Amino acid sequence: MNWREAAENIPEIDKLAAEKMRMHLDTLTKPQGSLGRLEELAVMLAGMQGTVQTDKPAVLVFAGDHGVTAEGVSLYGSEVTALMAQNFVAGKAAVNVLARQIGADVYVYNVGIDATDTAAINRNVRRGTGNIAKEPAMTTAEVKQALQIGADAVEVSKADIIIPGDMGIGNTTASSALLCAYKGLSPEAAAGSGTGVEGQQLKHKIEVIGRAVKRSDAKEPLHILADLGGLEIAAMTGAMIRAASMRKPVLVDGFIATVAAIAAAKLAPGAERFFLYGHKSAEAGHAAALEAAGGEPLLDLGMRLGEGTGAAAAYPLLKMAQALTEEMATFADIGLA
Ligand SMILES: O=C(O)c1ccc[n+]([C@@H]2O[C@H](COP(=O)([O-])O)[C@@H](O)[C@H]2O)c1
Ligand SMILES: Cc1cc2nc[nH]c2cc1C
Repeated sequence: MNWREAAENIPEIDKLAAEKMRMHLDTLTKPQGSLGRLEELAVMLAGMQGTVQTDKPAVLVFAGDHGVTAEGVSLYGSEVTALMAQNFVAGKAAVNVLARQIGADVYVYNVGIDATDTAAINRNVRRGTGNIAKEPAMTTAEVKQALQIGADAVEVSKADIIIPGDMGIGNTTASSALLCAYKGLSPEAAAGSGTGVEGQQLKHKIEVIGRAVKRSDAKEPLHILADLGGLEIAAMTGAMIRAASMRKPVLVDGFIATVAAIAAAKLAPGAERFFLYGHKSAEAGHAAALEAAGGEPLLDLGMRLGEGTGAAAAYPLLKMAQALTEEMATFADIGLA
């Protein structure tokens, strides 16, 4: 389905299924509400899906490069994006290890890597974005292409829980710029260390984000994403929109994924009803991004890797929530009705 059609067809939460789940939880052998957020998760999943179904998670990793790396905003060079894409395909990156632990399939998409050849699924829209400090990241035609790649990836996965992941040297700069444009944050509040920039280099990064935001005159959500975003960020956004339209819960990862979720909710109002937030990243701007998105992270492990790792770490909580609803005895079962 076209991503735009999906965006215009975001379903409501199934309030009846959610209410039924809350009542069912109150019949189980525990003081009411004593399983805390695990109960909340079961209710939320029921509202999203109708029935709670967590058996088939998939990690969709989207990789793309960023022209803004020319400004010296990352500790690493763009060549690392292609190298890490190879690493994902080889099954050797952190997200592959975590995905194996949770039984998730991993799909690796090259949406914008600046290299001629990668082993990833080749959906390259262009070899890296424009330098957002000086020019638009991409055209609206290109951003639409990236959104559609993400949307299609959800359908291909046939998964019931979608974990979008990102890989892109320079993408915390683009994500911070998007956060400023979408939510009116200052570059200081939206910026963070990314791969580890500190001190004078972090000050410089904040200044670059400010230049990009000042340069952009974009007002529409799609135009903002094209002007300041990234190809992998747009693909994640498309995946989140398509997942929401199919009532599939999205387990949102860290800073970049949360900004993609904000973009998804702008492009497809109501999509946020299907988003769960896996963790609070150590990236400085993530707390502000979560607040802007209205997200309550499940974990806070000091992670700041991306790739979908923080969301993958949180996934077992969803599985536990489902198992509790299916396997616990009721008070009637134990003769205490
Ligand atoms: O997900 C996060 O919260 C997160 C926080 C900091 C860095 N990252 C990852 O690091 C890369 C971007 O960092 P940088 O410094 O190059 O902008 C990119 O590949 C992201 O997946 C990810
Ligand atoms: C090595 C490396 C792995 C990553 N995974 C996601 N972002 C990354 C950035 C770097 C630098």
